[in-house]
Amino acid sequence: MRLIIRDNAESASSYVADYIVNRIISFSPTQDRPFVLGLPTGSSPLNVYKSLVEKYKAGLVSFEHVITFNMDEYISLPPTHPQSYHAYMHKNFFSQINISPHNINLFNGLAPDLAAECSRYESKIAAAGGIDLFLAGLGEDGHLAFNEPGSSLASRTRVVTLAEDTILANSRFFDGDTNQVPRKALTVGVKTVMDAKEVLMIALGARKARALQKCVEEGVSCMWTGSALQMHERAIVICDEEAAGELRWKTVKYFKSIEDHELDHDYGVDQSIPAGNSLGASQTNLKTSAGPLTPESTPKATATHASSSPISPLVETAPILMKTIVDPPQSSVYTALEKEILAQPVPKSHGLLGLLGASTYPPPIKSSTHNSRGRSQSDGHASDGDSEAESEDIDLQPDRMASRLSDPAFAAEALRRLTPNPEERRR
Ligand SMILES: O=P(O)(O)OC[C@H]1O[C@](O)(CO)[C@@H](O)[C@@H]1O
Repeated sequence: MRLIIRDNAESASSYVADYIVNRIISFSPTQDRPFVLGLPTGSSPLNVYKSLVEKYKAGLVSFEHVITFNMDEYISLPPTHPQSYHAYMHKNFFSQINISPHNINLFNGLAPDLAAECSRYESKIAAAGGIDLFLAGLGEDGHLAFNEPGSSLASRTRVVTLAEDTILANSRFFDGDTNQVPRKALTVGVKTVMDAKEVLMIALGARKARALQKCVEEGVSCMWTGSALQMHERAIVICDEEAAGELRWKTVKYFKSIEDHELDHDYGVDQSIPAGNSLGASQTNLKTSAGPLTPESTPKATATHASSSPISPLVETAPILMKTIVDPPQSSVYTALEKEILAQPVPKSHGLLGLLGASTYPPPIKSSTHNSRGRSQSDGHASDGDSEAESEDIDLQPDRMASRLSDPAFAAEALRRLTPNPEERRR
């Protein structure tokens, strides 16, 4: 699974739209070989649809040979109801692009035989050759489509009862009245989504932070069905900084580091996936091969990192103990490259570091140490009681991941923190 973090909802949405357009273009769909796209509703994909419509109107993409399958629909709402997913999709997307009505697939929430409607849907997906790319949102309770906590990870298309959390969250679309929100829905199953050749999941805003943390950093669980994507060979989660707010620093740092183009070049491994706001830029980076996206599942990447890097990006140990650096950038603790990075101006608040409170995160520690580069340190800051930090000499050094971060300001922020030298501590 890859995690793409963007500064805000707009750039995250733009990334997703670029990605979808690139996939359609590189697939070169025809009538006999259409591109099959799975789609969500809700607030998260709104800007994605807006951007896709703009790209269509600019002549950058055609949906003529694209077949769509929506992931869910309320039971009992007529398609004409403004909050039905039928109405949502036509208003925000289908009515503004050149998709054939025959290629649009939505659940019939009024079907007299709902079980038959579910079988029909699964059969139609299969008849279309399966879903090439499934775009999904993430519920506040971690749901993937309407697969609420407790849904089997092997579930397929079926009738579900919405969880109270979802009813509450979605009541914002029903004048804030939970009584108006349908209690039941039709949804593709977790396994239906997992069967797609590729899955993108977009999570925006602080409301999604807890669910995103559970789905990305904790175990695969039916209680957070979005976590199933950890088991997908080609899954990308795209979020904004607010949604990333509950992630660990080392998680953020690791996934940001993968995006460093220099890293890709250094190791001769293309880890890049479409990025950037312009279609041109995305096309340059487009990875069209069917291989896995993750470095973990790319033997060559793993082996090369391990053999030629002083520190494997795959073994990014958490910077458990850190200390805000007090030395001037010209201090001898820095390498030439680090000094170059530090020479760059650093904005007061930059991206996630700003969000996390760069000057206070992680909390300063109390230490009086002497490091292997011959520099005594004593900062006098109080710690919250990390006895190890206080009782032993710690070799602190600039964060070694810093020089791998492509964004100079981000790298400089990282460099300004000292982290323990793991080799030194093992002696
Ligand atoms: O984007 P929202 O409105 O927070 O909803 C989250 C997700 O829940 C659903 O409404 C239910 O599947 C999705 O369509 C959506 O992506």
